[in-house]
Amino acid sequence: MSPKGLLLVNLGTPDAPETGAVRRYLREFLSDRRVLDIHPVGAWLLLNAVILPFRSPKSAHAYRAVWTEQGSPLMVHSRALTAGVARQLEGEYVVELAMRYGNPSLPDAVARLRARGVSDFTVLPLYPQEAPSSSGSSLARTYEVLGSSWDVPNVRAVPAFHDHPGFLDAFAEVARPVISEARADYVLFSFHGVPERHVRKTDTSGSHCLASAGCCDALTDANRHCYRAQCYATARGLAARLGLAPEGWSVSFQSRLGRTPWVSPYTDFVLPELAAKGVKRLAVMCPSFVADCLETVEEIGIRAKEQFLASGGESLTLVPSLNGHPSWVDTVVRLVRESSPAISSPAAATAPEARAPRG
Ligand SMILES: C=CC1=C(C)c2cc3[nH]c(cc4nc(cc5[nH]c(cc1n2)c(C)c5CCC(=O)O)C(CCC(=O)O)=C4C)c(C)c3C=C
Ligand SMILES: [Fe+2]
Ligand SMILES: [Fe+2]
Repeated sequence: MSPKGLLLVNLGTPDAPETGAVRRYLREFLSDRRVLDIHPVGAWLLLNAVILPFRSPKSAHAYRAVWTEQGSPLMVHSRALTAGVARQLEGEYVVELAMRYGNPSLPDAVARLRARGVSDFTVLPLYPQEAPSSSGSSLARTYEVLGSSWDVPNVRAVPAFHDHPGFLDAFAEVARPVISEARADYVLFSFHGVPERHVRKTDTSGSHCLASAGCCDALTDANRHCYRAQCYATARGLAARLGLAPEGWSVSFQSRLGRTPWVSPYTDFVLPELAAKGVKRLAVMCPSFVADCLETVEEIGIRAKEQFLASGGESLTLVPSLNGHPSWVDTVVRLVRESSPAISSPAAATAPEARAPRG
């Protein structure tokens, strides 16, 4: 029997912390119509005349602050996760890491799996909450790559795991000792933001998302696929596991790009508000990222910390992400197995009507 293939897909990162490499990465990333969803001519002009010339050197400088001897944090942690998952799934799945942008590219990862005889694919976008610009784009590109061959394989997608107990338990396990050691008096859950228009575009009810202050307070049929509502669901699940009092935590959104409104409240607005309210020792969790990356280590661990201290706070502790933590590896294995239940016996593999006693 040919082996099953598992593709773990993350966002991607530049090959080097240098302006040229960052420019190449940003060009591919921001040319994605699910990321920059404006008129193609406007997008081309904005990208080439404004974003690439100004942002590439600035971002390269930021990447240099977090780059390790093994490479970009996102890559290092994604590889550690992949190795752990591959070890546990040996004999069941062949596992490859793919990046939506940059390397290892999706077409290359798919080609490696194909070369091993894989014709049954499972794809797991490494984003807890679903957004068109993250998991949506990863899935669309995977389908495009797999669908471009003559013999189109079976493909199964692991759904977003924003409220999966394994994900929440693993993140709480990582956070508990860090929050305790930091003697934090408040926990901020800072998620990657998205433009408000993206949330409205995915509003299947047509009238729920961002229509009222409390529209993300519970997951309902109307907002089940709303990125912001899924972020709040994650935060509630973590706050409950960490035993946080209602006045001891809140949610914010980071990493805005451009001038259009993004989902709020914004992390860089919330930080001085918390300091003004008397929060002294702040812990920040970033549960839209399963691997530490530029947006956690630099944006929160360096810049947000400076901002909070300058606003009167005493300390800001970044809670590390799941990275290659054993409980997270176990959860990914569980997510994969749950998406494709094993057939345990020939009887279970038989259709129920075929098994019905003959009369
Ligand atoms: C958590 C999921 C992510 C969503 C949703 C997302 C949307 C989104 N991002 C940008 C613009 C940028 N993001 C950048 C970095 C970055 N973004 C994510 C994840 C999500 N993005 C990650 C994991 C990273 C870190 C990558 C790394 O190498 O460590 C960047 C590049 C860095 C920079 O210049 O600041 C940009 C640009 C948009 C516009 C968007 C939704 C429309
Ligand atoms: Fe919503
Ligand atoms: Fe991003």
